[in-house]
Order: sequence, then C-alpha cells, then structure tokens
Amino acid sequence: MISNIEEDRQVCVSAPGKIILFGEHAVVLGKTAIATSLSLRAKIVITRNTENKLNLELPDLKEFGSGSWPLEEFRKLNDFPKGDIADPLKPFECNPEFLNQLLTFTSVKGIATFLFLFSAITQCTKGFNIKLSSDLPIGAGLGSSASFCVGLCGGLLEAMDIYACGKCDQCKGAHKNSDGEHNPCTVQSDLINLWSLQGEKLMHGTPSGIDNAVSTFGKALTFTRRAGYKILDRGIPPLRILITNTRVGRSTKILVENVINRSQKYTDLIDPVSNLIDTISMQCLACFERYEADSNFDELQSAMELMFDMNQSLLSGCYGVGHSSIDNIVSITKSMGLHTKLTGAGGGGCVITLLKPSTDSQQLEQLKKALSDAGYESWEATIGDPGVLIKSL
Ligand SMILES: Nc1ncnc2c1ncn2[C@@H]1O[C@H](COP(=O)(O)OP(=O)(O)OP(=O)(O)O)[C@@H](O)[C@H]1O
Ligand SMILES: C[C@@](O)(CCO)CC(=O)[O-]
Ligand SMILES: [Mg+2]
Repeated sequence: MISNIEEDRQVCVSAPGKIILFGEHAVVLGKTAIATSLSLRAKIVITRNTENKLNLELPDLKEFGSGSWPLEEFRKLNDFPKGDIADPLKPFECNPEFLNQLLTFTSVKGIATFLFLFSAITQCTKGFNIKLSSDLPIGAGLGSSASFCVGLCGGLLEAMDIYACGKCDQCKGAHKNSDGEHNPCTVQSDLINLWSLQGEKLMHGTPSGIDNAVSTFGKALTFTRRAGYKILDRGIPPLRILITNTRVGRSTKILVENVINRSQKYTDLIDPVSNLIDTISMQCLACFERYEADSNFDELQSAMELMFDMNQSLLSGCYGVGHSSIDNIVSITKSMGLHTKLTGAGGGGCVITLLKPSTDSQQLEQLKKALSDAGYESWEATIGDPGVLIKSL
C-alpha cells in the first residue's frame, strides 16, 4: 500500500495548566501577577481525514462527547473570516456576528471558541479529526481554558504547517526531549500565545493574557497588561504547594466582570487594594532575588506566608471573589500552621496552600485527610513544567 505521508500524519500537542501565586484579578486591572505552570496538561491529538469534515471529540465534556461537521457548513457562514483579515500569521479577534453564527451549532462557549480558532487558523481547507482531553479539573482556577486554547492553536498551526519563524530548526524538532516532543521557538510560541488569547477572549470576555502566556511558555513568569509576560529564567525557589479543589463550580467570566464593575463603581476604594496587590507581587519577586543571593529559606517562607494571607484577604474581603468553601480550607490549614490563598478566578475552584520544607509525609497525610473529610480533594503540585510541547509523527 502506498502511504500518503500528509494523510497519515499525527500531531500530538500538550499544554500545561497553571497556578497564580499572586495578583489574580489585579492583573486584569493592569497590576503585576506571578504565575507558574503545572504538570497537569491539556492534550490534543490531530489527524487528517479525506472527507472534508471536522470530527471533534471532547471526552471531558460529557454533555457533548463528539461531533462531526462538513467543513462547507462553516465556510458558507456569512461572516466566515476570509480575505485580508484572515491571515493565520496575524491573530485576529472573532467578529461578534461570526460568533453568533457559530453559536447556532452549539450553545457551549468552549466549543464555539474551538470552532472560531479552527475556522480562523485552518480556513476550513482540510478535514481534521481532533481529540482534546485534559488532566486538569475544568473551570477550577487551574487554567483549563487557556491550556485548551494553547494546545489547540499549537496543534492546528503545526498540522497546517504555519510557522511565524518560517520553520526554524527548533520547530523542525532539532531538540526533542526523551518523549520525542519539542517546544516551538519563541517566534512561533508568540504566535500560539496570541491566537490563544483570542480564544480566551471568547471564553472570558476580558482576559489579561496571563493564563495563555504561562501555558505557552511554561516555567514561571510575571505579567502585566502593559509589558506582557517576562519569563523568570531562574524559575522560582523550591516552594512546596498543595492544591485543594473546593469542587465548587464557578465562571471565570462572571467573576472577572464583577471585579471590573466593582473597581469602576468604587474606584477610590478598589484602586489602593489593586496597588497593594501589585506591591505584594513585586515584594515576592524581591524575596525570590534575596533568596537567590542568601539561600535563607526561612526568611523566604515567612514572607511568603504573610503575603499569602494578605493576598487572600484582599481577594476575598475587597474584590469579593471568596467563597465559604475557601474560608473553610483557609481555616483547616491554619489549624495546622499553614497558609492558603485562592488561585485563578476564585469564587470556589482551587486554592493553594504553602507547605513548609519541614512538613513531613505523616503531617501531609493528616492534612489531606482533614481536607478530604470536609469534602475536598488535594494533591501536592509539581510546578515549573515546560510550556506547549509538540510531537509530529
Ligand atoms: N478538556 C476540556 N474539554 C472541553 N472544554 C474544556 C476543557 N478544558 C477547558 N474547557 C473549556 O474551558 C471552560 C472553563 O474555563 P474557565 O476559564 O471558566 O475555567 P479555568 O480556565 O479552569 O479557570 P481559570 O480561568 O480561573 O484558571 C469550560 O467551560 C470549557 O468550555
Ligand atoms: C482572574 C484572572 O486574573 C486569572 C484567571 O486565571 C483572569 C485573567 O487574568 O484573565
Ligand atoms: Mg480560564
């Protein structure tokens, strides 16, 4: 049998979730935030089909499962992106009319986002089978939406052979890891990041861009809306973090909107809060630098614990993105001498607890049991993982 190389090609991409150490919500209002990637990843597998169809599997969305559409269905939509505005090397915003037309195929925002990114990047010129699943809890503050978008955009650009760098050696896979995967070069990563931000805009309305940046570039970074991302080349000190899922669902979009509304209505009250959160993020960076110089972990730990408490109080008491389940976890961990804050949008979702270097396995098990008895799931995080990883077979 003669094999058609392009038809047989399989593109596998993964992109990490994240935790935000300090600065969630304040970052939407222009302040500094610090985030690091997680070892939990969204995974995308893309193969070609010759039926000119989009076959989509989303096994994590039980109510959807899978779907199949002839590409013609999208191409014939009035506002399908074409012509000059539709250059896949120049990420563009989804036209609201086109979004409305996509929403006639699905009422789920996440799937409409998928359909926009698919239409914009591939122009619906080739049939693809796409499966997208995730290790991350969905809608729980660990950046499931951003890793979904980053993995998808990275995969579609690769499957369509669209490279902002003209396909440099790194993007050809010159430096693969032991699993045969490679990180795209910075120029291609920037393209993936910008496309993913367009996806996040559909999911969230006004994302700062921090979630897609940390999912694209991995490791740890600081972010402001004005200056964008800055990767912390030396990563972050070896902090031990326990993630606990409240299992309380919430919407990032609504929480972000509420904080923006509060900041517009009560500017004089909220501005100083946002400035203080900015100071916390900057102090955290100063603490990391001091630790690099003096290796005094006790000093670092004490400062981080204070800043966890302060940031949590401001998020809950001033921005109003707390939840009784979060308060409960704060108090369970406090009874064991540990400090906890929400991460991501809050309102439920996941929280992070700073473990101590001295927290031994028995204490950790005791803590996890107390949390589990209260109905929460927790696990120690592995942070600083690589950003988007691509494997083309
Ligand atoms: N594996 C997946 N399969 C299908 N849809 C997904 C998947 N992962 C994420 N999504 C989409 O992302 C949405 C959740 O995004 P949302 O921003 O509310 O939460 P999050 O990204 O997990 O948390 P945060 O933004 O606070 O970090 C889901 O409703 C769904 O549309
Ligand atoms: C709440 C928020 O700050 C982080 C969500 O992970 C929103 C954003 O930055 O886009
Ligand atoms: Mg999100």
